[in-house]
Amino acid sequence: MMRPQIAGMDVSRETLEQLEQYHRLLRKWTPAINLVAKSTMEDVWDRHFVDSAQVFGLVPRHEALWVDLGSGGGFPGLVCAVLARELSPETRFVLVESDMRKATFLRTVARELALEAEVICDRVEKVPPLGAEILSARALAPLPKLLDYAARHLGPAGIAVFLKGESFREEICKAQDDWRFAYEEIRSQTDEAAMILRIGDIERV
Ligand SMILES: C[S@@+](CC[C@H](N)C(=O)[O-])C[C@H]1O[C@@H](n2cnc3c(N)ncnc32)[C@H](O)[C@@H]1O
Repeated sequence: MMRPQIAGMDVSRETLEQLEQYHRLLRKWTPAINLVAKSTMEDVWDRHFVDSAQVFGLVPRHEALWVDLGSGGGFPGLVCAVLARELSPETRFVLVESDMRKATFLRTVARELALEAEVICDRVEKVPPLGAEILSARALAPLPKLLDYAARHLGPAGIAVFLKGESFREEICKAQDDWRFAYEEIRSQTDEAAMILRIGDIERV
């Protein structure tokens, strides 16, 4: 029997069911809390779940601390935590989200799905350095600010993965005023104008 797929990755039926359970919780909570833009509710699966899942395929699978900044409804961090349960079980997740109601949602999903995910309800810039091996963020801040956050929370040799919209090239130019970094551009599978930036060797100029 064919295994289900998400973002080109084979997953078990159990993982797919977990993602569907998370999807149901998101739909249930969204009228009360703005977890995702209302305009994206019709297409939540592709716009949020598949978009997040593709990030999981771009980082090494091994024992690691993965920190997701400004997680909101859990994108991409919590979707990657669901995938990691099957595909990279030694990876631990920390989700940083300053909005108390969103943090409560994230904790609820993590508990109901029995995920290895801790939620810190605070501002990224106030949380003590986390020493992540993998850092992710989507729709949180322009790249120069994200590099500030990465300098604080990424450990040596860590990799940052940022999902960026069509302004990604200007953001890279602006960031190069203050930072030296190695980066790769990976075209998004869900939005042809978007780019995923995989960044390492971050140093302030
Ligand atoms: C535009 S939303 C994006 C949420 C999610 N990453 C996504 O792509 O759907 C930005 C989220 O970051 C949170 N946030 C903004 N600034 C933050 C900060 N300095 N520290 C922690 N969370 C922050 C907001 O509460 C919000 O949930």
